[in-house]
This record gives sequence, C-alpha cells and structure tokens, in this order.
Amino acid sequence: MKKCGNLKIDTENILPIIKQWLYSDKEIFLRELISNGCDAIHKCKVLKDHEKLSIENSSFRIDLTIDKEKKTLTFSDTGLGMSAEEIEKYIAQLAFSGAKEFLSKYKTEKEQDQIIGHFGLGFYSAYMVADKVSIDSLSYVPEAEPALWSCDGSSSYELEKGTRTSRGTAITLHISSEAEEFLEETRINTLLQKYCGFLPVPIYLNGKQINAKEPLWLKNSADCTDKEYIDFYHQLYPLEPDPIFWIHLNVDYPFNLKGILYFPKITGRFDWNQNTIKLFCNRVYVSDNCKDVLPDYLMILRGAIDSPDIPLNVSRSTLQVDRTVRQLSQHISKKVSDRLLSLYTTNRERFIQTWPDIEWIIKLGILQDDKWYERLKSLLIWQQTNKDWTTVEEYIERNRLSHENKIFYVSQEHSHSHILDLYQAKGMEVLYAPSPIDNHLMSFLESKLDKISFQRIDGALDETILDKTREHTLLDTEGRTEAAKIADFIRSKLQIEHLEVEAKSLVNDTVPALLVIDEHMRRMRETMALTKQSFNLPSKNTFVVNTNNKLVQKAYQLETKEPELAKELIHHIYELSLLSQKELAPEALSSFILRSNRVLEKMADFCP
Ligand SMILES: Nc1ncnc2c1ncn2[C@@H]1O[C@H](COP(=O)(O)OP(=O)(O)OP(=O)(O)O)[C@@H](O)[C@H]1O
Repeated sequence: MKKCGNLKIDTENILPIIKQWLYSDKEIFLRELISNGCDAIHKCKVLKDHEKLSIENSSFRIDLTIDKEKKTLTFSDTGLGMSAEEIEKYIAQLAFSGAKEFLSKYKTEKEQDQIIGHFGLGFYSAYMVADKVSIDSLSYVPEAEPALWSCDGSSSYELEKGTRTSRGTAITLHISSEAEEFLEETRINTLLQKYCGFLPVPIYLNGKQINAKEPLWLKNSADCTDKEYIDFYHQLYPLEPDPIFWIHLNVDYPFNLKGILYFPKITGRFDWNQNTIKLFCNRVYVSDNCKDVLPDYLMILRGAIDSPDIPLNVSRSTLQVDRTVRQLSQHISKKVSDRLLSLYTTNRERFIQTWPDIEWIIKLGILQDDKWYERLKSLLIWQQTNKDWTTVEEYIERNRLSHENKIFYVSQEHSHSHILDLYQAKGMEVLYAPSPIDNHLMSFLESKLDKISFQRIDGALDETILDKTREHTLLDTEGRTEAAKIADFIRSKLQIEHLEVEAKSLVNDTVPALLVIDEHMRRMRETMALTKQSFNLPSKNTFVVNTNNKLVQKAYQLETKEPELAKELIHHIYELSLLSQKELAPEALSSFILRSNRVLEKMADFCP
C-alpha cells in the first residue's frame, strides 16, 4: 500500500528543543531580539523609499529597559510593528520568517543584504531566559489596532487588544529565576557592546545610547586616516599595542564582503588556535570563530569581517563550509599577500623592521599554501651574520663562485661562534635561521629549488674552512700521516662509542676543535623534539680537532710525560666544543665543572 503524508510537528516538544539545542549560548537571545528590531526598522526605511510611509529617520531607535522589581527586560523598537493577524502569522507560526515574505515584495539587491533574519526561529530564543514573553505591537498601517500577544512557553498563547499608541513593537521578557543575571545593567551593557556595537540603529539601555559609532569597515578606505584605523583597532582590542599595518577589504563580486584585517604586534608567545577576528553578518556580531573563512596561517591576524554571504547555520554561531567560504578564504589570502608584496617593493626598510611580526605568517603560508608560496617567494628574506638582509636567490648569485648552490646558516646568534670564526676568517656569508619553523622551511625550499642545499655551519666539514697548505701529509715509517696519528691519539683518549674522530688543518689556529653534526639527522631530531615524539634517533657526529691549534699539539706532546693530564685535556676540549654547540647534556655539566677545576689546578702547578 502506498501512502503520502505531511510530517507533523508536535508543538509541545519544539520549544524545549529550541531552548536546549538550537543556540550555543543563552546570551544569544539578545542578539536575536535586537536583530528583529533592526529588521523592523529597516523595513520601515524600505517602505519609506517606496513611498508607502512618511516618517522622520531620526525617530528610529531601539530601547532596552530593565525592571528589576517586575523582573522584566523589554525591547521596544520604532519599526513597522505587527497587527494581530501578523503576530499570528509570523510569531505563532514557527519557522516562518516575515523577512523572506517582505523581501519578495520589495526586492532589490541592496535591501536583501541588510535584512538579518531569515530562518523564522530567532524570536523563540527568548524562552532560553524567560518564563513568559509578551508582544505589544502597533502596525504602521493607518487605523491599525494595537495587539497584545503573550505566551508562557507552552504551545498555547493569548492574543488581545494591546495598549501601544505609537508605531512599533515592545517585547517583554519575564526573566526566569535561573537567568537573573540578565537583569543586571552591566551584563546587558557588555552584551550589547559585543553583539550590537555596530548596528545601524541607535540602541539605548535604560536611556543611555550604546552604539554611537559607524563601523570603520563601511567607510571608503581612501577616506580613512591612520588614526581612525588605529582607534578602531583599540575599540576592538582595548588592551593591545598598536597594530603594525592593516588591509581594508571591500568586495562586491562574486560575494559581498567588507572588513579590516590588522597585523598585530607580536608580544611573547602567540596562539595560532586563538580566534581573534570578529565575524559580523550585516553589522551584527556573529562569532569569533573565523576558522575556514581564513586559511590557518592567517589566524594570527586581528580585525573584523562583515559579510551577508557567509553561510551561517540557524543559530548563526557556526558556518557551513561551502564554495563561497573557500572563495572568501582565497580572496583574503590574495589580498594579504598583495599588501605584503607592496610593502616589500615600496618600502623594504619598513618591511625588514616589521619582519619579526610577519615572518611567521609568511613562512607558515609558504609551507601550507602553494599559491601563497608562488606569490611571496621573492620576499622571503634572511638576516646574515653581518646584519645585512638577503633572499636565497641573491645569496646564491653572490656566492656562485665560492660555494655554488650551498647556503650556510647558524641557528642562533650566540652559539657556534667558534665555528663562525672559521667561516668569517674566509669572508663567507652565513645566514641566521633562528625560528623553529626554519628547519621545515629549508627542507621545503630544497625540494622546490633545483639543487640548492642549506647547511648549518656545523652540518659538515666544508672544504672552504680547511687550510690545505698546512696539512700534515708526510708519511712516517709505518705509512701514517701526522694527522692520522693525532686522530688515533684523540680516539684512544676519548673512547666514545659511535663518535668519529678526525684531525684537520683548519683556517683559524685559535679553534681547538669542533663537532660536526650530520645535517639530515639533526633536522630530523629537532623536528621530532618539536612534535614531542620520543623516538631516540642515533646521532652521527664527528669530532674534528685542529692540527694547527696549540692546545691540541700540547696535549699530543704531553702523552709521553703526563698521559693522565693529556686525557683530561682532550676530554675537556671535546666537552668545550659540545658546550659551545649547545650539545652538552645537562647531566654532564657537573662532571665538566669538576674536570675544569682539576685541569686548572694542574695548570697552576706549572706556574712558579
Ligand atoms: N520586533 C519586531 N517587529 C516586527 N516584526 C517582528 C519583530 N520581531 C519579529 N517579527 C516578525 O516575526 C518574524 C519571525 O521572527 P524570528 O525572529 O522568529 O525569525 P526571523 O527574524 O525571521 O529569522 P531568524 O530565525 O533568522 O532570526 C520576523 O521575520 C518578523 O516578520
């Protein structure tokens, strides 16, 4: 048997569902009721434009009044009002939005953009905080009768002749005992600032106006001064230092979007998961959750985005990710990259100054988004140890003859100084790569750019820091060079498993030794540490002693007369190189200090 039917809703059950599940936060009732008042006023303006109504714009306002004794909160607007029939049609019929009906009658693109409601449910959010709600309304239609509707949250309501004498609607919430916080003026004031601070209609709380300012994003960027941008930033984030620069967004096609994005000054650590951009829909604050509207690497930006085209769910607090959202995200990414490029090309000095605040965005974007990489690869700059700034391409070009396609770097300014001395002795350029993301970035660039490789200055023993003219190449009777014998001697004194030992002629005599840490293994180890993986990678280190260094030569000569002291010295030289390369384990520090004292005592013995 085949049967067709219509789904039925049991009205007894629908209100509890709205109360408990539809809205994430109780406070949202405020946004919903004010939005309704705004819509009602906007509709009046449309009727006025269509010459159906003659009134002064100055009469438009929404008033909130708290009556603590009666435990009521009243929203009164001077909008178009409702007749008894309209209340039955729009309010008593759930999920029927008068907004849609109105728009189909008076439809123009402009008006569509400005009406907030469209689901036909928002009014019922009042029952999250109220036991009973009444509506006293007078329609704009000449000779209309006021209507008074009230409902205690059950499925029945009362409708009678109202008392209102002026056009508009007053909605009174009899606040429930669990929601008495909403009878506090300060609480309501804070919520009004948050949700309604930028609404186009004046809103008053107990007679005081809340929202005096037009949102700056609506103004033409050519008419905004720096001061206005900075003041607006402080209005959104009162405790933050001044932003470094900003981008004014204004798109009409293929979607409608306005907003201002700020690059914040980075102070201390920042949280990429923190939602800091405020999302608005027709000037109503919707959420701090801009995830998906912005790519991850831009989550650190601040500011406001206002778009009627962001597809919100019924509760208006989360978005549905669809094609528009993805387009929006790509558009914003393009705008931000254009801004960075223009700063780099027009004012490289300022770009460099702001680098500490923007480098994370640029680098993370390069790793996460190929289009971003293509657009911004030319402005990825690195500071050199001589304090100049360079791009990889410029570096490669300058050093083509001395070390083709190889880029030398150090991770930190104050570590590796003994090795840096060797490079500087040969006038070689070394970059700083201090941030934790640089490891990934260098591996990424190696995969993108043909043949280039990054090498930390202790990542391999580069030919350029060897002095071949002073190499000990003479063979003894057993066919061994002096350097090989020194290496054997060091190995026998250290006796450290898996540690390679070499003796080389280095360009700078004052450096006794250095530790060569395999570049590839070290990067893997650091990545694992960053991602908190505990797998213990074997290290692949080579201890290189300098055959031109006096201390190394002395220790070698001491072997016959004072073998114990020679051993102490070699261990000491080894641990000093670990220390200067930040490789000395914390638990080895106390034995290092004890040995230092013993060695110094011995030295003192030699003094007269
Ligand atoms: N203050 C008001 N003045 C005039 N009409 C109102 C007022 N409040 C509500 N209405 C009418 O009741 C309808 C239903 O309101 P409700 O808040 O439930 O849904 P909505 O605003 O249409 O959509 P949404 O659920 O997206 O907010 C509105 O579309 C409007 O026609």
